[in-house]
Amino acid sequence: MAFTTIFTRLNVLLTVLLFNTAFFSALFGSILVYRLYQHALCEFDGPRLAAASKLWHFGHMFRVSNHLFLDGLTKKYGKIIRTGPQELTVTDPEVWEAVNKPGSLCIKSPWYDMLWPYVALNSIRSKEGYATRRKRWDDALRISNANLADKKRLIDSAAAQLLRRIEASLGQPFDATAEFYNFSFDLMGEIAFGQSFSLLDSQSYFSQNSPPDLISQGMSMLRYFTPVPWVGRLSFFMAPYFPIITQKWNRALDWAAKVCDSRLQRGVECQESTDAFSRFILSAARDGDRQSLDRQALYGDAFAITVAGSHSTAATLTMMFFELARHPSIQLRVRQELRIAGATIQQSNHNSAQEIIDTSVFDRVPFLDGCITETLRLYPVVPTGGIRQTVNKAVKVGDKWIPPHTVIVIPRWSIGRSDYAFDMPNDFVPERWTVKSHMVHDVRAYNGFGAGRWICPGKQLGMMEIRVLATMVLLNYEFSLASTPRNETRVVDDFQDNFTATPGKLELMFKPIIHLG
Ligand code: HEM
Repeated sequence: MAFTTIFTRLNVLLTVLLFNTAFFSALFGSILVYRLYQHALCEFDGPRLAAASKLWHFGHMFRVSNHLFLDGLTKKYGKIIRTGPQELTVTDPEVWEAVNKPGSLCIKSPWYDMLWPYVALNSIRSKEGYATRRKRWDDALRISNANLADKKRLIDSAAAQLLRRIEASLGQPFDATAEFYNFSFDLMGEIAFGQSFSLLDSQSYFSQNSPPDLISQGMSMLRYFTPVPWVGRLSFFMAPYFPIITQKWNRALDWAAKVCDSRLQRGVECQESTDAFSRFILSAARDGDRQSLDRQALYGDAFAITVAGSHSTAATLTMMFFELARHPSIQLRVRQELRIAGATIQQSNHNSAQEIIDTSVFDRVPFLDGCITETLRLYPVVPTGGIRQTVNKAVKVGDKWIPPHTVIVIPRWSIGRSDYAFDMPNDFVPERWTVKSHMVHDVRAYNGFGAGRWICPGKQLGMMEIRVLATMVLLNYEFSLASTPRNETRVVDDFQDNFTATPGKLELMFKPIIHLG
């Protein structure tokens, strides 16, 4: 009797198993056949397995950073590659105009849902709700005549602190990557939240669990999740059951939420003119814009501004100083240009640095600006991110039509280094942006701050931070690469594409410039 029952149950189990195997094989088999032979993207070349599933791309992220992986594919397959069942990677410079211009129907891709339940400015995917919030942030972050002095004072004072750190390091290698992160993080804290994190005050360098480290660790998760945002979303959803997978990400988000809470607790009325958050909140409250004042929206914005306002500037400074350190003649030319432009220094007291550099100097330093642009061309702060998608209409790029509902990946890293757009594409040649413009064949291939609707709202601010710090350092010190192990290439070898760029460690040796008279 018992034997018959077991036998019957086994039979039922086998039948269910057989039925499921048949059902799922047919389902996945037909999906596979459709993706490989019937899909609208079949006309585009690319790796066969990429067309079958994004898991193929995901697998590669465990051994190579996405910017190099996509660069390899670009070299092999050309300007438009099928990198997923429903995804194209496009390196034709025309693509930016097609997806970003004001009338374009393209929206941000599902990647931007990664922050959910937070809804940051940059994670609003469609036009609805974006324009008003964007205008508020533009106003809050803008450098205007009214707040120029405030912003300049903060930047000068952070730059002066960094100079003191350099002074203290003389004779030994200076961890430039860590210190540029400290610099931009302290500034971002002051400018965005009216709160310094005092990283440049403290004795510790870029220590474990310091805010920049916390945020970098959180962002490092995006290295794996960017090609497959649904794996990211699934992992975040499962976080309560498997906290280990996403804990770095969640710690970074929690940190930004706490900074936001602390800003709100301090009240915003008294600091109207100084920090961006208070200006944003006051303007939203004045207009009764409840959507912008929603706590999940504010937490999202706090995280976005923290990352965008610090990592971008820090990465640009690191890579620019790396290039200037290994090209002493270029370093000398920038220094000479600054002197001719009238930039002067006050040696005795770096605290009063706000008197040192008059911002009008920056109208007369095209070569310094060329160095910044050249750095962003070679080492974009968003190397492959900024993913878009078409909606219900095809979009033309070059002579190709990108079908509706296609995800479009646009790797700045590869476009910026393309030989059809630039002469000597892998070399650092700032003159191509000044007197050697013939070395730029297609200026659209440069996209350092984004363009169109989603152009960076912190562009002016970021530029000012870099110009001020670079000027103060260049006028006070000569610098070269420290001769520590791997230091010649480590900053590039360890460069990671975590949506924002994370450069490797760079150590510099500084030597004071003696000023006569
Ligand atoms: C050298 C400095 C900087 C560079 C190179 C840079 C670059 C960029 C780029 C390329 C994007 C577009 C990303 C995309 O397509 O999704 C972007 C967006 C953004 N940036 Fe910057 N950025 C810099 C500094 C800053 C600063 C200082 C802030 C604020 C304090 C800031 C705030 C933002 C925000 C909020 C966005 C999202 C805009 C949106 O989607 O509407 N950035 N930035």
